[in-house]
Amino acid sequence: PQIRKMLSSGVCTSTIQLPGKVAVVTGANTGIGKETAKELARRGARVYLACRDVQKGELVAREIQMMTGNQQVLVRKLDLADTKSIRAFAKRFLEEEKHLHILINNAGVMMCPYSKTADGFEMHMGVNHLGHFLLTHLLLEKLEESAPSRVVNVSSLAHLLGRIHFHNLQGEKFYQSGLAYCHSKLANILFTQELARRLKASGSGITVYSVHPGTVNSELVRHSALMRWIWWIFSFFIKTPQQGAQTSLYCALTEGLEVLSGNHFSDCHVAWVSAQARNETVARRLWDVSCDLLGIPVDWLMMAAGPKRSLKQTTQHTLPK
Ligand SMILES: NC(=O)C1=CN([C@@H]2O[C@H](COP(=O)(O)OP(=O)(O)OC[C@H]3O[C@@H](n4cnc5c(N)ncnc54)[C@H](OP(=O)(O)O)[C@@H]3O)[C@@H](O)[C@H]2O)C=CC1
Ligand SMILES: CC1=C(/C=C/C(C)=C/C=C/C(C)=C/C=O)C(C)(C)CCC1
Repeated sequence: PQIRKMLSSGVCTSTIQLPGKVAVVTGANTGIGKETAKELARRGARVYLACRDVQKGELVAREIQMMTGNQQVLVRKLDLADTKSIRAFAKRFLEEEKHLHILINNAGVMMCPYSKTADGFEMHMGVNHLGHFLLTHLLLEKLEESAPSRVVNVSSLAHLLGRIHFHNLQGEKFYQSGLAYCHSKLANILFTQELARRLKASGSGITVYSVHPGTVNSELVRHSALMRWIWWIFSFFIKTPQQGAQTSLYCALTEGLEVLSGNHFSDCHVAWVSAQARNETVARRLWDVSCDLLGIPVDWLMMAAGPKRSLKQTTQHTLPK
């Protein structure tokens, strides 16, 4: 019990309720994403489960509706391994929703055999980083209009082993599935920091956080027999998905966290990140390269909401009760 307690600490103690608020959670049909979505729904938000398998999503939406009594749990198709699907998701969302207060970039793949997304990106970099980069870009204007609003990027302690090899971003020269995951999780943190810097400079009311959820008993290990075995052996000690959702919820809900925009969190506390993850030059270059790969302008953040921002009050950032 002591070891379990040690590995499972961190609870989101915010009591904030979310009536009238809108949230999107990617990869919400299972694991950490499902529990994150459930808690947001319990607090009264309208929650979009952005899932690549709509059938799985619908089953979970019904389960969450029954458990929380909140009928505003909606499923929308989002395959992060296909930029067409990401654009279609965003188009529909922008048409049907006036607001977006919370975006949880949670979906992820780990240790898949070498494969590419529909657009030719290496799968880990494509889904975990570039997919969420594009999604955030497409939804930014809505986040801006709904400010104060927040983006949470679910990364990992695994970023420690990550490196951004600009000459081999698509794993074509060399590839190791475990390291490919680590690289993509490092990219999540660098994206968070660069986005936070740009949002701050533009006076936006959007803040952004990266998260290590802990070691969590989920389907993430599905591609590795060894990891499935380790997870099975230690299943009693590692976090449940509900415990794994706490730090994402903490970053999405805790009042007064705006000053910590750009920081990395673990167990509901600011956490240390590796030297690579603090390298501003790499973060800036990754931003530019990501824009280039996705065919979007490097200054998209300024273009999305810049002219309107001067008319808005940008001092009060706390999520209103
Ligand atoms: N579990 C752990 O110990 C840790 C997890 N994390 C991070 O937490 C996040 C959540 O993972 P976790 O809940 O554990 O893992 P799961 O495998 O249980 O959940 C991952 C989710 O991502 C979805 N997903 C995968 N590929 C795509 C895609 N192409 N498009 C849209 N959705 C996709 C999955 O959908 P589907 O069910 O259809 O495959 C699923 O809903 C990930 O970012 C992971 O890197 C970080 C550190 C540790
Ligand atoms: C050795 C060992 C463990 C293994 C931890 C591992 C292998 C963690 C991997 C985490 C990953 C892959 C995170 C994903 O982002 C446990 C289970 C904590 C129990 C204590 C001993």
